[in-house]
Amino acid sequence: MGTFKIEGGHSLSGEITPQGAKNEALQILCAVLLTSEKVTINNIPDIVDVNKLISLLEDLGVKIQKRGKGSYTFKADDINLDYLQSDQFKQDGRGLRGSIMLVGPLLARFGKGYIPKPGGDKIGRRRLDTHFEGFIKLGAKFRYNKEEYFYGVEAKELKGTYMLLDEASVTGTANILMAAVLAKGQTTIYNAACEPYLQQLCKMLIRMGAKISGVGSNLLVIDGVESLGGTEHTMLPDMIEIGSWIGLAAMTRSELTIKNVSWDDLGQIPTVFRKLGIQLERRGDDIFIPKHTNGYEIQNYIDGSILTIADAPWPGLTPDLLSIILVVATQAKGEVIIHQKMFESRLFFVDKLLDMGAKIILCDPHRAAVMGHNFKSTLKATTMTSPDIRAGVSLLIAALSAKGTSIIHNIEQIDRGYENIDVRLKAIGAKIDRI
Ligand SMILES: CC(=O)N[C@H]1[C@@H](OP(=O)(O)OP(=O)(O)OC[C@H]2O[C@@H](n3ccc(=O)[nH]c3=O)[C@H](O)[C@@H]2O)O[C@H](CO)[C@@H](O)[C@@H]1O
Ligand SMILES: C=C(OP(=O)(O)O)C(=O)O
Repeated sequence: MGTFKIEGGHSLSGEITPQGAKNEALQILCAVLLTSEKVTINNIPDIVDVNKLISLLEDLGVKIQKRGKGSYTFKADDINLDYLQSDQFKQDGRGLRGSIMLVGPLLARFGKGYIPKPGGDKIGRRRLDTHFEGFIKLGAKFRYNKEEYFYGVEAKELKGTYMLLDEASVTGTANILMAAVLAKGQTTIYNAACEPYLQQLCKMLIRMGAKISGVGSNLLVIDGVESLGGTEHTMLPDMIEIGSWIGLAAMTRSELTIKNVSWDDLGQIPTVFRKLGIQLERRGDDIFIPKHTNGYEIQNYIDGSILTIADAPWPGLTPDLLSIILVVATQAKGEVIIHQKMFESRLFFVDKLLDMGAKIILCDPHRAAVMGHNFKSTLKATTMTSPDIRAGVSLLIAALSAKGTSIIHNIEQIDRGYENIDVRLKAIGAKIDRI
């Protein structure tokens, strides 16, 4: 188990450049299976989950060449479908959440797709019904081995149809979309998720020859094509990293510039941090965060009632930033309710913040009331374990703002989604060591 030692209480300064988006990368990498032609992908983050997916593709027979940092070519012209039945696949396929999106492209191109129950964060129930209901609607036969938690779909031919998803699942929409682009006829997906990750996937598929309309909305209409060709794709910057760095700057009262953030793809993120009283300045495509010497004050609603920050499918606020927003609120002036609607177990990490002296009431598994200290009392350093990727980074931010030396165990969770985080934070003045 890896560990970070962090000496908190120091102000940081300088520039930080976000990595390519993790959740986009997981979709885009699976899409290389849709063509036998060469696909070039740039700005791929060098993180554990993405590297696991790349090695799964390699084991499936995809020819992969590294062109330079974050840039690879993929050629899926000789796929070894037997690998899908191997014990190795049953083992490796569970290593991350994103592997579930191998199923749609495999089903569409080869008539069968299998996956063991995928991994990812343990943040509550993470069902896969939406994915498989979609494949069944397209004409696939579904089977599930309960003993092995092994899912499978098979179809001689997929046929386009109308479907209303039971929820706007991010990976579910991507999976069904990747199956539908090669189905016969027209598929309509209503209540589709439309996060920038998905918009990027749609744009890539269109460049490959797919016919998709409604990109960016919750109604996708797909006219199936016979085959798709190669393309080149570049990942957007990771909006969750960008939000993490905004939180880090505010909480450590540092002046920070976050470079090349693709502002227009950030949705609610800047607005939500501004509601916490954090000043953000748009400078070209960078975000400049001044030093918050006098802290930051949470805005109430117009009628004076307490602000609630809640997640929602895009264009709502992504649930992946709520843990970070919660930590930042512990030093704000004022109160806020954090309402994590999607996941049941994502707020339990507040226990660790309570140990550090934060004022939080966990009202129920989904809601926490935070009363900020307004920097009148700093958090106390402590030893903790990272329960999931975003809670891990939130605790890291808390530790960097706390007085004294903190220890964070199980940092593999953080490495799942943040590239070289210790090295990049050191470059802006953080005192952090991997021990
Ligand atoms: C690899 C990847 O891309 N992971 C992201 C993806 O996971 P993932 O695609 O697994 O998440 P889903 O969008 O399927 O939904 C996750 C959870 O939210 C619930 N739900 C979903 C939609 C909805 O309208 N209402 C609702 O309550 C689901 O029941 C489920 O428990 O999307 C999540 C939601 O943005 C993010 O946290 C994950 O980081
Ligand atoms: C929950 C997350 O990831 P995953 O879906 O891969 O577990 C996340 O990125 O915050």
